[in-house]
Amino acid sequence: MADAHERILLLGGGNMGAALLGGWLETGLEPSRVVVVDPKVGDALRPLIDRYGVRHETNVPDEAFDIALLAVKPQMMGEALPALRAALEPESLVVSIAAGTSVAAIEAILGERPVVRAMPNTPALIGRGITGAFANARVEVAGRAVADGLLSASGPVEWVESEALIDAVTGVSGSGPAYVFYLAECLAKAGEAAGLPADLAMRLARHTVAGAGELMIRSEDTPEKLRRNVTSPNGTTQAALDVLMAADGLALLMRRAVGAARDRAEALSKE
Ligand SMILES: NC(=O)C1=CN([C@@H]2O[C@H](COP(=O)(O)OP(=O)(O)OC[C@H]3O[C@@H](n4cnc5c(N)ncnc54)[C@H](OP(=O)(O)O)[C@@H]3O)[C@@H](O)[C@H]2O)C=CC1
Ligand SMILES: O=C(O)[C@@H]1CCC=N1
Repeated sequence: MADAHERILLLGGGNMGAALLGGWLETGLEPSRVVVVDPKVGDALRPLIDRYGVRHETNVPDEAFDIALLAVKPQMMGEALPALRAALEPESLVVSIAAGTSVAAIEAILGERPVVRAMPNTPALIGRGITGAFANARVEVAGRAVADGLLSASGPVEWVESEALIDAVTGVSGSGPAYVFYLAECLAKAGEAAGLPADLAMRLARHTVAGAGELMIRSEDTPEKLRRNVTSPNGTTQAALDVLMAADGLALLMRRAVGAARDRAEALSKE
């Protein structure tokens, strides 16, 4: 990314916009290539402006950009996008990370153009995210490579060839960190119920979730194999898993949860 030259407009410098920007800057993107447009400088953006001197504007400047990365809430798209029209050339690339905002909805405002719909997640904040991405037919090989370079600053990028799959990606990895944090919350509460002091239960839960995640990434083994490694025959883990797996309880709950997130992404695209 360090030797690229495209000028980038980042629309929305909130949690995800700033997380992506932080990844670009840490991996060597020249700060003068980026302008962040956001009505305010929030807590996530402030340290990046202070450290790298990134330019911030409250409105889209009267300049041309090669790439616009859209990181505003889906509900803000209709209001925010028209201001971009004058800043984009017909061949400028638009990369949107908004959940449930279709390529068609973006093109309806910005005209037919190369558009990438991407779904990152919040571990991008520490360079440990994963992103699903879809490119419309107007994105050429070079444009896909540019988008891939920007998105991969925060972790691996998985390209899908059907736009509908981005809603499923949202259900698994976009929203997924929240499920894992909730699992840690539940584990800590269960530890308290089992007699542990609250702060100790929380430390045990946090480190268990983090350590298991790290082991899963570093190991060649599947999650199933790693689970079996913990599970002694007729031991304590088996007793707990018998509860979680009874009538496929957790598996069915997870399927419903991911389906609900995917359905909500689909519904957002119609609002
Ligand atoms: N959070 C997550 O885990 C993920 C989020 N996403 C997607 O990322 C997008 C951003 O989410 P997130 O970062 O969490 O949201 P935030 O609310 O943290 O960030 C959005 C930012 O855009 C600003 N904004 C509002 N209106 C405009 C405008 N007209 N022009 C420019 N900026 C504007 C907001 O300002 P103000 O607060 O003043 O309104 C805010 O700073 C969403 O579309 C979401 O679907 C994708 C993957 C994961
Ligand atoms: O909850 C949301 O709508 C956004 C999209 C994926 C994660 N957060």
